[in-house]
Amino acid sequence: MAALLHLHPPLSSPPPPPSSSFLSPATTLTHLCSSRTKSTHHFKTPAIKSEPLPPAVETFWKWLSDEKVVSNKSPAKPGLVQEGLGLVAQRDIGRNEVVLEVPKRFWINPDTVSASDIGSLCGGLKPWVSVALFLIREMMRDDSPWRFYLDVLPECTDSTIYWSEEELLEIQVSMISVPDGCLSSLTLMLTTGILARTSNRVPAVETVWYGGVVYDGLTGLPKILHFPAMKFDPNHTFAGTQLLSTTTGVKEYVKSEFLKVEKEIILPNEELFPFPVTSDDFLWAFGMLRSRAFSRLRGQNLVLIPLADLINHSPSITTEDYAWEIKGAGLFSRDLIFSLRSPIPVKAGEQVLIQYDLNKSNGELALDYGFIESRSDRKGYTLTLDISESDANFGDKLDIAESNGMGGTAYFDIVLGRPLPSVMLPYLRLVALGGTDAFLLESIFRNSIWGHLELPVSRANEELICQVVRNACKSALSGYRTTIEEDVELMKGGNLDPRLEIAVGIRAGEKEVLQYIDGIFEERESELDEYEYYQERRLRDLGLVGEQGEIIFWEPK
Ligand SMILES: C[S@@+](CC[C@H](N)C(=O)[O-])C[C@H]1O[C@@H](n2cnc3c(N)ncnc32)[C@H](O)[C@@H]1O
Repeated sequence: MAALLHLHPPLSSPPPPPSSSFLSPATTLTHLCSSRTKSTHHFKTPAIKSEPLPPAVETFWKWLSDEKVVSNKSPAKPGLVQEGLGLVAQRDIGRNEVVLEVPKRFWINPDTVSASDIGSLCGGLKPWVSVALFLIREMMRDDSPWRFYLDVLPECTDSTIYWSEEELLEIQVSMISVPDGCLSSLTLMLTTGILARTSNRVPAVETVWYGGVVYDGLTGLPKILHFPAMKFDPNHTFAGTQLLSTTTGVKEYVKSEFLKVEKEIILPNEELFPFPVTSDDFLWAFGMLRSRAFSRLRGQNLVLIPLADLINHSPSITTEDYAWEIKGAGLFSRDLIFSLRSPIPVKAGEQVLIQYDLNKSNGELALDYGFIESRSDRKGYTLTLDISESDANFGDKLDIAESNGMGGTAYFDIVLGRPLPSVMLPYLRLVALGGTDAFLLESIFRNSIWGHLELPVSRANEELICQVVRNACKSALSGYRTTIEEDVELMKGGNLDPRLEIAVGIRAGEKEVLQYIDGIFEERESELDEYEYYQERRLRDLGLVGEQGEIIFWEPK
């Protein structure tokens, strides 16, 4: 069960001393969060626990009843479930029946922040940063109007951003000594101009931060990081699962946002922030938003909806339809309400569940919510391809990539059992283009080059991409400390701590996808003699290839 946050004093207590923070320092936070164990495991039919509700949840429900948001006729009520808190049906609920409705005045979004005491300070902030700051401040205020809601927020989830260093070790693959400052895929890059990066291995020349963030244009929240983002030791390089890279990158990102906000807003406005705010507080708020905020609703890009955010996820609900919407409160009201429906029929006493997002990979689920699924289409791996700046044709290749909507670096999300992304092979061929094929880079081909790259260019080019990708997969696979079989054995044994279960599932899934990618390129490699390449296509187009594929030479009469 999710531990509820009880570290702040109850409403009636005197204000906390100025030195206290509502979240304990990192060590305590880590300790409290990592010691959590669940009595049962994910993927089983969610169990409803018969224990009485914690007082904070009862108070929260009473508050909502007093405010007429819910009543004893409400179809669902908070309950203790395997996933922490959840919504439990009070009576049979039909498919698409409304489970709850929450009026706008109970939402927490950037508008709520603008209308608050800190509104004038938060104007220029990213939406998530302003809401995070608001949450932290309300948490620390003794007289917050949001107290009853804040009291039911968990202290953490099983998201990897909350894992201790020790727990993260389970998704750290291995630490490899780097003999010459170069690893095989890098060496290949240097010799071939291709970098197929499958892990966060870089030449161990100096300590570098290597990472990046892709922002969601709407919410300002960072999307999953595809970059390796780790601190590299000059003598060693850490190979990690992609989830580890992403987690490290996200935590770094949150910390850097915190440092900015601390300098520009928190410290200069002591009267509004008369208590220390730590980067752990900020990470907590970030994790809450990431796991609970609804986005892409009518005009609402980032919004916390108390009560509705108690809804848990079910892997077996696969409907694409959104279970929630924002609508007008009624014919004579200009108010808006958030309305949540049950996507499937639910019996009284069962938990109401929804599908969070069918498109997220297990890595994203683990990062955002702290759980994974066993379905194979949740297993993914992001292959990063770069056009090397040291490539003699870098400028031309970049130009071609950019005119086809790509860049000098491209990320390909590969899903187990699914075909490769359609632009991956053309991009690989472009990156590998060289030698006698380089004429295709000339400007007269600029308008037609992408079409040519969609089909095999030459045997040498095709062979090179197979070698590079297979090499990169093998090198990534060799870094994992356990085999898939060992991971499967561990999972079969059952009774794993939820975080270990996530770690084992993630590393096994990544390896499966790496083997899958390797298999695809192994097959391509075996078919190299069967492909038709650019020159043959060209001859055929000119009518110079006979029916049997033989080349028809012009013979003078
Ligand atoms: C929107 S909140 C739902 C309410 C939450 N259970 C609570 O106690 O506050 C999302 C979080 O619930 C938990 N959760 C939801 N669905 C889950 C599932 N199928 N398996 C495990 N945990 C789940 C995860 O901790 C996730 O980050």
